[in-house]
Amino acid sequence: MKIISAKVIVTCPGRNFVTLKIMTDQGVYGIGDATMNGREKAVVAYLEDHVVPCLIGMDPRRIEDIWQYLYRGAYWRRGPVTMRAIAAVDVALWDIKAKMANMPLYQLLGGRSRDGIMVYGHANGSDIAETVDAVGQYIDLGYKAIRAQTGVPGIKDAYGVGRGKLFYEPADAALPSVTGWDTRKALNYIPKLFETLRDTYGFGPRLLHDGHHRYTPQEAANLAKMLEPYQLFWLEDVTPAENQEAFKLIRQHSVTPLAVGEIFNTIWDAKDLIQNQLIDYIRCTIVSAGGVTHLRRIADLAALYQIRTGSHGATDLSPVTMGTALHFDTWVPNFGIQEYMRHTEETDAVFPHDYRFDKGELFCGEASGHGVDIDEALAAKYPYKPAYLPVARLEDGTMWNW
Ligand SMILES: O=C(O)C(=O)C[C@H](O)[C@H](O)CO
Ligand SMILES: [Mg+2]
Repeated sequence: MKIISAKVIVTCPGRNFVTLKIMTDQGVYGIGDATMNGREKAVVAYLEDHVVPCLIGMDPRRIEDIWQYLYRGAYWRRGPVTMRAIAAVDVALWDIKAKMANMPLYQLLGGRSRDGIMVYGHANGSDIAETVDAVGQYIDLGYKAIRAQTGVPGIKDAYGVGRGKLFYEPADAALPSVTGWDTRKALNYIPKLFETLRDTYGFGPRLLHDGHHRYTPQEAANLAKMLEPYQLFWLEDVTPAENQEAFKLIRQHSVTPLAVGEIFNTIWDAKDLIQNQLIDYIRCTIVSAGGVTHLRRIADLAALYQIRTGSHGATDLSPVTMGTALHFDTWVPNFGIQEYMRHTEETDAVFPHDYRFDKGELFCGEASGHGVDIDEALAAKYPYKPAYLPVARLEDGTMWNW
């Protein structure tokens, strides 16, 4: 069996997605996601110029060997571009293997560990009252877990807020828009949000919050400690993870569960945090962390320390990543939760899929492969549009972490 061709498809049905389609001499094809929000074309070039030519003639059944070829063979290892390109190939090859075996992907991974995949949705509002109302709407929709982000008085476009209470789409401009940040204001406001949420809805709903890399280690520890009475499911990316020692400080001061990993690319990014038990959830997902082959290794390492998964599932990851993640979640023994921001109708039409939502859970389908396809004719109607994530600046103009 041989790979005879591979093509990279860029489409923008509301937002940009990069998809790799690998064709074989037996007529079976596989699809992988290679989307990197705001840097899409870097991955397109990496795939088209440096990966696709090497794939032609290879045996698509040799998933592990092709993974090692692309990782070790490139010499320049790791990084978001390389690992997304590897992920796209890996997912397309797992799709092919599962189709050849006439099985849904989760069966190939080891079979079902659970029936439904608990997801969390994104509630937001311009202030506490609006956010509390949005959380209520999610509860009414059947969600068991909800991420709550609020606008903060005095902060221009605080992270996680905008475009209606149930949707949030940050990559909104042809050049990065400028948002604001002020930790002192956030620390005075965010605990009140969670106090109000618990007063209003009790302790039944699982509540999550994303710090989006904004706090210093001391500020992060302070926030985690202040949020303790409200029993969060997790506090995410509360401080940047380049310096992982910082998480020790947070841990010393709080038992609020910590989650991190959406910008990690390999097990090497996660290893120390996992082995030192400084986090509770590892949030790497298929597209950013080298596909199914590599994510499985990260999850297995995490399992040794009772750390659970919490796949990133923002809308900048295509339905191909979502579908594949759901097969992974259906199998992985140490599953925690899956993020779920719903894609637009246009996106869902370009990527026909068989996963479905019901009462706070997603369910992967039983079609062979990962269950997601691409309608190329429809995709061609939505050409690439430059769209960037915002940047963040402090009040005095200093650049901060977005
Ligand atoms: O979904 C999340 O938790 C995010 O933090 C979303 C990210 O900002 C987004 O995926 C960046 O592209
Ligand atoms: Mg996040």
